[in-house]
Amino acid sequence: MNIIDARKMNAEEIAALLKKKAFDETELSPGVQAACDQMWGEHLTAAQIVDRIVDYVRRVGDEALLYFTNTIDRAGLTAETLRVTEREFDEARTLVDPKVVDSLTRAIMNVKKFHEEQMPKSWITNRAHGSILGQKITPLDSVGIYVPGGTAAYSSSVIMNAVPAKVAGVPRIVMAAPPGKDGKLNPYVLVTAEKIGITEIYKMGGAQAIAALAFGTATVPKVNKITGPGNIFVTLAKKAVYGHVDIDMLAGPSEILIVADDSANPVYLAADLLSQAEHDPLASAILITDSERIAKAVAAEVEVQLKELPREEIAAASLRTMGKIILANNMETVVAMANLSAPEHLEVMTKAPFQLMPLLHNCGAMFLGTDSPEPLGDYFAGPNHVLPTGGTAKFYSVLNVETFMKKTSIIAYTNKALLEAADDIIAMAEAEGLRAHANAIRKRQER
Ligand SMILES: NC(=O)c1ccc[n+]([C@@H]2O[C@H](COP(=O)([O-])OP(=O)(O)OC[C@H]3O[C@@H](n4cnc5c(N)ncnc54)[C@H](O)[C@@H]3O)[C@@H](O)[C@H]2O)c1
Ligand SMILES: N[C@H](CO)Cc1c[nH]c[nH+]1
Ligand SMILES: [Zn+2]
Repeated sequence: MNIIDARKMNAEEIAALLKKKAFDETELSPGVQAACDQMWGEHLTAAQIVDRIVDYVRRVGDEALLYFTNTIDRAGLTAETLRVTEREFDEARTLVDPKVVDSLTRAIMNVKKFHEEQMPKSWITNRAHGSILGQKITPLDSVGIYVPGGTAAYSSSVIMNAVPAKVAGVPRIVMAAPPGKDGKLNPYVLVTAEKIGITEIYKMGGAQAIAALAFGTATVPKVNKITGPGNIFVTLAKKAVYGHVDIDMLAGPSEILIVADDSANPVYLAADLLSQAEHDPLASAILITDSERIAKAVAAEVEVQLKELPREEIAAASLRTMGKIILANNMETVVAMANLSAPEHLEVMTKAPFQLMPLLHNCGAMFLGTDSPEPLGDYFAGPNHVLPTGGTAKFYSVLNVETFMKKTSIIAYTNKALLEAADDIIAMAEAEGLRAHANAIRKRQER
């Protein structure tokens, strides 16, 4: 990783250094772009590819869904084999290591406990003259949860989507995950889903899966909301279908930004940067520090650890295009840069991380101190790992139980209370030129 010396940069140069491309301007990695050029017979951007996929699935339904499932993922599926069967669950149970299932079970418990604590409450309150106001909380009727898995099968993302949806009380939870070339799903993904009580699962991935859930096909039901993380194709598809359905957020290729001072351990910092770089060639790993010694040590250590990774190629591609080690003048500038970048994950690896915590406000999740490495949150601690990326942590929140619920206002006035408010309402309605609104009140005044 190259070290960028930002100590003499002005504010404009720093902003340019940390600027993220909008999702629809994202350039694919050269290998993926070449595959796309071949598939479409012309050069298209990721956004154009997704628009075509979404539009075709919307118009044609199953046939289009199966076309993309069988050309992009080469899964060899039919409308009859798209949904996971009881037999596939049976087979999955025989293929998993019970020790891993025990770990998954403990993670489910931690995630459940954390999300139960988030549960909002319906409430009512008394107002003057016997009136009642309140807020009723209801789970959504149906949600589609997307579990990524093109290059890795994320059983942890089953937990992070499905557990909060269950805690919220959603009656119909439909899951989508991309199939392998054998037309099957990873057994850990299936066993985890079954443990949480998710059994309606469709073997479909990418933009075609999101479109199928958004518009419905003969085989796949239309849902009210789609949640879950994914690569650039999944994320752009969620953006494209928003409005036809709700979505949780834009949870695209993973990001880590570490702020560190001279007290941090370079071996840990390198390991943590690589933990996210290995997700995707478009994943981003950034270190910002005021210590030249740390910057140099991490740059060297990353090269050592990179070579030991089975996913070295993906991590190297990510570091090449999105990786940065930035040297800043002082910790104040480091903090300002972190807020400007608004990363998905922010690690604070400093002597006194809690002193910086109140100053850091733009990130999906914050990891404080040496023993809170990012993968602790990915798998186990309890908070959710579905998080906003691409700078959208400036306005989106982490996935949580309220993602799966909606709020309805309750208004129950008595006649006395209404008469007291009547003149104000009529005055406001008349000022807007809405006589019928005013009349709805007047008729009751005349009673
Ligand atoms: N932000 C978060 O909360 C979060 C959490 C977990 C994972 N992630 C991210 O999820 C992603 C997982 O990516 P993945 O690729 O392994 O799985 P994925 O399920 O997101 O994507 C796989 C699908 O991409 C589609 N696809 C692949 N190449 C294509 C092409 N050339 N043209 C059209 N469609 C194509 C295919 O349909 C395939 O099914 C990573 O980017 C990871 O960083 C993000
Ligand atoms: N780091 C990812 C969120 O960006 C979540 C994940 C799943 N598995 C491993 N990591
Ligand atoms: Zn991760």
